Amino acid sequence: MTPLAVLAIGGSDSSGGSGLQADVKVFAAMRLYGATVATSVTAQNTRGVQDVFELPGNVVSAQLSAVLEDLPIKAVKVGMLATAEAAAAVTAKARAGVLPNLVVDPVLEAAAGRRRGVVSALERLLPFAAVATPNRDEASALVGWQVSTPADMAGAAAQIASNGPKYVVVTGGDMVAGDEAVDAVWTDAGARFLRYPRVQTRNNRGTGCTFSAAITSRLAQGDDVLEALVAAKEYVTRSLVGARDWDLGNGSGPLNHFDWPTFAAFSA
Ligand SMILES: Nc1ncnc2c1ncn2[C@@H]1O[C@H](COP(=O)(O)OP(=O)(O)O)[C@@H](O)[C@H]1O
Ligand SMILES: Cc1ncc(COP(=O)(O)OP(=O)(O)O)c(N)n1
Repeated sequence: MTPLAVLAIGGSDSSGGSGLQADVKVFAAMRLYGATVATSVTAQNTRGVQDVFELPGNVVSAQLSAVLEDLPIKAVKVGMLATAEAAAAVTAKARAGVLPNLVVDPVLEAAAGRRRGVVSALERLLPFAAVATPNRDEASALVGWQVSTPADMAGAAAQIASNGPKYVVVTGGDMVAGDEAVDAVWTDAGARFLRYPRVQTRNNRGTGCTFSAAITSRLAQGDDVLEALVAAKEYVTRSLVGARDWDLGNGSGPLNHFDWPTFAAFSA
C-alpha cells in the first residue's frame, strides 16, 4: 500500500539524534514516507552543537517547491529555521496554503546572535501553525518573560496561542525536579497538562524533535490534535525508555525510535 507522505523542514544533525535525521526516523517508525527540506547543516554530536552552516533562502525555497509540486504531503513539521530568510521562505508557502497540518517546533539552540531575527520570523510563521511546541527556553523568547513553573508554561502557551496557533504545547523536559515530565497545553477549551513518568536517562537527545515529528505523523494519519498530542507523548516516553541502556557517544545519547511497541504503555 502506498504510504502517507509527510515533510520535515529543519537542520541536518551530523550525529543523527535530532533534526531531520530524527524526524525521518520517527516517520519511518510510524510507517510514513518522509520528505525533507534542509535549512542548515550542523556539525554536532552527543556533546552539543559545534557549528551551524546556513543554507541560503533561495535554496530552501527551491527544495520546498520541488517537494510540494510533486508529493501529496499530508502534514508538515518545521524544526530549526536557522535564519530569518529560511523562515520567510517557509512562511511564504504557509501563506499560499500548501503546508497542511503544520506543526512548528521552534528551535533556538545555536541561533546565538541571530536569535532575535529568528524569533521575529517565527512570530510571522506561527499564525499558520495547527500546533506549536516550544520548550521553556523557546517559550520565554517568544513571550518575552522567563517561563519557569508549570503555571508559567500554561500562561505562556495561552499567550503564544493568541498569535495564531490553535494548540500550543510548552514542553518541560528540562524540569528535572519530580517524577513526572510535565507539558502545558493550550487548547481552544483552555489549559491542560500532559503528565507522564519522567524517564531517568542521559540519553535524551532529540526529545523535542521526536515529540513534534510524532505529532505531525499522527495528524497525517487523521488524529485530531489532542489525540495526536497524547500519542506523541506516549511515543517519546517509550523511545526514551527504549534507549536507556544504549551507549552511543559521551554526552546526551539518542532515543530508540524503533522498538517502541515493545515497551510498556503509560497513562496520562
Ligand atoms: N526524561 C524524560 N522523561 C520523559 N519525558 C521527557 C523527558 N525529557 C523530555 N521529555 C518529554 O519530551 C518531550 C519534548 O520535550 P523537551 O525535552 O522539553 O523538548 P526540547 O528537546 O525541545 O527541549 C516532552 O513531552 C517532554 O515532557
Ligand atoms: C539540526 C537540529 N535541530 C534541532 C535540534 C534540537 O533538537 P531538540 O529535540 O529540540 O532538542 P534536544 O532534545 O536535543 O535538547 C538540534 N540540536 N539540531
